[in-house]
Amino acid sequence: MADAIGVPTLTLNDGTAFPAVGLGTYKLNGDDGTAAVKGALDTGYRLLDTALNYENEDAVGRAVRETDVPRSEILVTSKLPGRHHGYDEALRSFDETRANLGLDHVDLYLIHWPLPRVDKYVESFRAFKKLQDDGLVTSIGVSNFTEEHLRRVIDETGVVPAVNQVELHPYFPQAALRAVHRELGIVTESWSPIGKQSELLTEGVIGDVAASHGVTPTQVVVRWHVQLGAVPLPKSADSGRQRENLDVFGFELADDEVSAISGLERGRLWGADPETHEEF
Ligand SMILES: NC(=O)C1=CN([C@@H]2O[C@H](COP(=O)(O)OP(=O)(O)OC[C@H]3O[C@@H](n4cnc5c(N)ncnc54)[C@H](OP(=O)(O)O)[C@@H]3O)[C@@H](O)[C@H]2O)C=CC1
Ligand SMILES: O=C(O)C(=O)[C@@H](O)[C@H](O)C(=O)CO
Repeated sequence: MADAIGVPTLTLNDGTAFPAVGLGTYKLNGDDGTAAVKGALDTGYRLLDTALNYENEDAVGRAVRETDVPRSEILVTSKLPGRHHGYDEALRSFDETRANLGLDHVDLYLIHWPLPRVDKYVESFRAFKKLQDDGLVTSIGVSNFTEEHLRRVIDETGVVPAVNQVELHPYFPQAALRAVHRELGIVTESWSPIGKQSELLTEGVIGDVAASHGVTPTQVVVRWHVQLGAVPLPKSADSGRQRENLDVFGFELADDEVSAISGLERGRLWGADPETHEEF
């Protein structure tokens, strides 16, 4: 078996060492999903991203329990679904997540979407603080939050989320929100980081940069996230592509290459606006 790739870490605002690249697991379900996640752990992935709504917490948890990689080296993320917003509801939903995973604790727990029209994300985050105080969750954060949602959570709970996981790729670089994260001490995670089967990977500028570094277009895009200071979560079911996506620590993009890739900006890929997205 090829050597595992060593992944550098960032530090979250609660002191947690956090891998610079993680594995997206949406659609990695059942036995095949478990095998794919175990393969990813063998390759060197240490940060896993699942959610109750992916219906694969069981598959991900089984991989974590069965792998030879020590539990203490793995960070498991899961997310609270929209239908479970609210203080008591969030605590119950977390119990379901922990049972699905078959793990004692979760490393990072996120509110999946803010659902501002439901207006229960603040009380949900208060429940997250209790879970953290009880030692059941190491780090607490959010996903798909805007600046307004972030500032309200911080004002009303006194707790700064460790992470905000948002749509981020060269078509949607999110410069303004990343600046807010830097100001507040929140780590940015990137979902759909390689553009989820869009034409992103065939863009000429990305191909040119890849050729000049002798790497693949996907590696250029993953490396672009790393150099922005964002943590990408590329999903792949395939062990070769998992390795390709993680093997980005042996080259560096020049500043003008980072800027040229950010110049592909055109907006969200799938139109899911956090102000209106109704996640169940
Ligand atoms: N918080 C949120 O609201 C959201 C969170 N997410 C999280 O982010 C993760 C990643 O986002 P996702 O939407 O899956 O999209 P990605 O940008 O990670 O793209 C995944 C797609 O790219 C393919 N792929 C992976 N590696 C390569 C490669 N090297 N070359 C060519 N194709 C490749 C995969 O196919 P294959 O598997 O066959 O390799 C799959 O079709 C999710 O899995 C989930 O964990 C996603 C959406 C929303
Ligand atoms: O996290 C994902 O992968 C999603 O697709 C989310 O957008 C989430 O599952 C959802 O919004 C479902 O409606």
